[in-house]
Amino acid sequence: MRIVVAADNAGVALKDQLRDLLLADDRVDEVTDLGVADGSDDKAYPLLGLAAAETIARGDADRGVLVCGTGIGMAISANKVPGVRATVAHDSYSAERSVKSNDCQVITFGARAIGPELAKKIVAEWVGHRFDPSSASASKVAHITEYEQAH
Ligand SMILES: O=C[C@H](O)[C@H](O)COP(=O)(O)O
Repeated sequence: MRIVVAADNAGVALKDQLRDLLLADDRVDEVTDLGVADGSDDKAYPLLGLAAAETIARGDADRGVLVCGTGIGMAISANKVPGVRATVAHDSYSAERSVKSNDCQVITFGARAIGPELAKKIVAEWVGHRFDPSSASASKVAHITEYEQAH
């Protein structure tokens, strides 16, 4: 699994912790960090979220972990990239269903809304979840893809 990570300056400290967790995870083959590098970089969250989602859309990463103040702006931004599905998920069940129900490639966190230990636990679980294309959820997700392709 290749994972792209990114955060704005509100999320950089949590992003760095999640990146380091992923780098130490044997299930993860590659981690690409798109920044920001530190809190002095005030690049706006959509620029980072869109760049991360485009990395996935062009096939250079399988999944993304994005962090901003709430996780909301990163999710909205990533969802603008065709083929990418993203959501904020601050609980274990939602994170699991984001993969198994919605085939989301991207999970987002709000560093101002969740503690680092809970975010790390959710990410560690999330890496282990897989979407089943033969499940009943697949035809539901297909409606989203069909809409994207028609518009
Ligand atoms: O969703 C947006 C993020 O929370 C961002 O980190 C902060 O955005 P703001 O400065 O517009 O509140």
